[in-house]
Amino acid sequence: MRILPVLQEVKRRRTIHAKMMIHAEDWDAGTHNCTDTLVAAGERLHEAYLRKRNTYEAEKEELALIDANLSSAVHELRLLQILAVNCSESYDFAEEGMEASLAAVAPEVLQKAPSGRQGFELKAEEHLRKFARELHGRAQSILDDQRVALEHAKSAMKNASKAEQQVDGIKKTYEDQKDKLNILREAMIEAEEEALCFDGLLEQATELIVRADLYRARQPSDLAAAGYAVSWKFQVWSFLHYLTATFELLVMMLIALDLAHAHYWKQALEVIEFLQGEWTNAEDSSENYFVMGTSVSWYRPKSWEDGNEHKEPLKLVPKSKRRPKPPENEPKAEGASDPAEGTPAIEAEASWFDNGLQMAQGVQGRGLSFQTVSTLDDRSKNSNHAKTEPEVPGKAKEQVEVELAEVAEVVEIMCGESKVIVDRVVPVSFGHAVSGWEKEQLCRSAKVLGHGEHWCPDEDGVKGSDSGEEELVDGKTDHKIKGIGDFMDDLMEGFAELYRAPWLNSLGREQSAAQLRIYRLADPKIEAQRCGEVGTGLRSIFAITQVPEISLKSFYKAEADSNLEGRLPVRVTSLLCRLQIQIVGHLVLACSELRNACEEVGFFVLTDHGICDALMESLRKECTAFFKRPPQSNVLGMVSSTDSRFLWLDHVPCDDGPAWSLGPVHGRGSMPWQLDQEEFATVWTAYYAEVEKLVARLMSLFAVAMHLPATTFDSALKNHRSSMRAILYPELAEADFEQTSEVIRSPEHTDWGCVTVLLADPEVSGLEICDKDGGWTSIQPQRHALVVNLGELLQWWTGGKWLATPHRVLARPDSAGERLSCPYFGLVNRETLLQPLLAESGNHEGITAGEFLQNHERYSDPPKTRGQDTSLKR
Ligand SMILES: O=C(O)CCC(=O)C(=O)O
Ligand SMILES: [Fe+2]
Repeated sequence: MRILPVLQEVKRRRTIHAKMMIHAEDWDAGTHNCTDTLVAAGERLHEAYLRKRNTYEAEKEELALIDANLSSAVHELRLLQILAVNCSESYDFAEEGMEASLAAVAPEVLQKAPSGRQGFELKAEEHLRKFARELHGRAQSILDDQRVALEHAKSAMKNASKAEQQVDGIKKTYEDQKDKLNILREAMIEAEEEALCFDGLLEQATELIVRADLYRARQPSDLAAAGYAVSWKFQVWSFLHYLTATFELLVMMLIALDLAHAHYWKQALEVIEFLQGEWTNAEDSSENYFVMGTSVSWYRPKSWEDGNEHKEPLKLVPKSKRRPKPPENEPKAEGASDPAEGTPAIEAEASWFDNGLQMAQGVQGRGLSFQTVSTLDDRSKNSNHAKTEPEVPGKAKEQVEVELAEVAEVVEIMCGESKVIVDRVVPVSFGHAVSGWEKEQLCRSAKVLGHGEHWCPDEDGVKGSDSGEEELVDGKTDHKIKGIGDFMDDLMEGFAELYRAPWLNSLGREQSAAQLRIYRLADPKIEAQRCGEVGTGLRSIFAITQVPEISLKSFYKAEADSNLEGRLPVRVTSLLCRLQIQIVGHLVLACSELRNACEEVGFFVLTDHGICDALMESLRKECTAFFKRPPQSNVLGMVSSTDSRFLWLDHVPCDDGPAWSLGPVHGRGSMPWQLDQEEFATVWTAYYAEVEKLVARLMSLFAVAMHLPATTFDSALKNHRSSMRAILYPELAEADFEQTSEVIRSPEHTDWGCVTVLLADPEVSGLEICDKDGGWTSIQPQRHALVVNLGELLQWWTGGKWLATPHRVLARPDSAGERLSCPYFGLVNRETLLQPLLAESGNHEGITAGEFLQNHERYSDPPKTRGQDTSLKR
């Protein structure tokens, strides 16, 4: 065995053993330490336990003591409470004055009571204090809460007033928007109405055009055949048809007469020549033969410029109704004498004339019911029947009466109960020539028409219509004609209506003027009874008793009908188009009314002028507000210290922007003004533009009324500097009327320019115009109307024929309120040469408008009684 390893092993083990010993000693020491610590801890705990226990015991004792005290206290309290109650009761009892029983019952109680009561009172006091403290605390917290709430309320109020301001702002915007909306809405309604009206007119126009085409499409041969070849029935139809055809001629003739009456011979001739384009002179009848023609006799009086050349009356027969003369050997009425050829023609005619009747009735139904018949039988020269004496212009009057007898007879028979006489004496005559043959024919027709007799053609239906031997066969009912009598009656009514129309009335203006009489008989046998003599009734219209009122409704209607887009027809272009005839009628109406007003009065009230109400109201509102704004009210102060009783704002459009001025300053004159509100300027310029348009229209109507081309004033109106003014007449005080019953707000004056369009105050009157006798007529305010008057420039231009009438503004106690008016002073440009407009206005100096205005005093004809303040002249 080897020893080393064993030794080594022993050594190793000894080492391990030694190490383990060291560990064992360490361990031992550690264990000792631990035990010591534990023991020490145990001792400390024990001590603590003992201490606690002592305390606990002590406390337990104390608690028991407290407990005992508590229960004795509670007990005592209860006793006290009972005592207190008793005491209180006893006390109350005693207090109620039962001293005797108290003395008897409760000496003991009384003895105890003070102490019991005192204890009770102390407790009660303590309770009360506590309660009071609680209350105080609660009150304090409520107060605090309220303070907070107050702060909240304050800030809420601040927000509310802010919101209120905002709401006010929104409300104002809303009101403004509402106004604008209303303007728009009204404009829309107007536009809609116009559109509706236009639709209606369009429909009517289309219908009329269709009818006109139908009318034009007919062949002359058809017409002639009607006379010769067809039965009497067709002749009656053809007669009715001519009534409608003649209407157009009549209207044209009346237009010509109107012109001629006003001594516009040239223009009248133009119309006549135009008529001649469509109607040929009957004297030149070599190639005419015609059974039931239509003619009009036209006399030219000696006073006509070219009267010598045309001494003979013109008899006009429609060209379209002429037909070529048949070959010598041919029968005159081929249709009539040849039934084989005539039958299809008759059928064609029958349907055509049925259309004709419908057309006549259609026209009647729409109120275009004025018709006349005038017949001329050229053929009657060749026939054996009597012919009307040829008319001699030299003895126009008697001649006309002869003619009238004829006409009256014809018409009387035609209408059964009515008789119409038309006569025109001077300067032209308008009558009817009726041949004997025709009279006979018409009498026959009329018997049938007027008395509703049954009538039917001869067996062959074509028998000799040119021989005058037709028969009425009573009792035959297969061709009854009913209702025609009524129709004819209506025609006559329409006829009468035509002659009542105001534009025709103007024909009777002068002493020697044409007269128009309408007779209607209750019974054909009774003497003619005059039911109205337009000529006399008329004259009263022209003395100024009130300012004429003129509506532009018919003018706008004519404009819309004709699609003229603001332009008037310079001359009539087609005779046969009924639509145009209507337009001309409307224009003649508008123009003759205007002419009368301008020649006789110089003022008129214009309605249906085309400016929308909402815009007029906006202008009134804005102007009133303008005068109320602060800077102006200072100036208003200046007014009351001067002679002028009004304040104005003037506006003239200039190339470099509009010029505004405010006056009067220091009594008169004006000063440049800066406009302060965009809204105001917008409304003002919108209204200005509308009146500008209206004035252009009025001027073109004036031109037509002067028998000049409608475009006469177009170039004069370019670059005009018409001004517009808002005038405020402040309210007058009672003291102003102490010495006088009327206060002059604006003295008598005439306007300077061409035409003034005034938007007057709708509620406060005051504007008065001077009539020819020097009296004053007041113009009553009308909310929707405008007042138009002429200025001196136009008076000069027309050689004094059209009047610039003096006017003024007065206040009386019942019209002393604040008054606002806005005149537009329409002018032409300064370069316009004022050469005589009217033929009879004489040779006055040709000056320019600028010169006229500059040297105005020289040219104007001062009114008789002029106010002192000439600066008011405009
Ligand atoms: O205020 C009015 O009614 C008339 C005013 C006037 O005639 C004018 O300013 O020329
Ligand atoms: Fe005036």
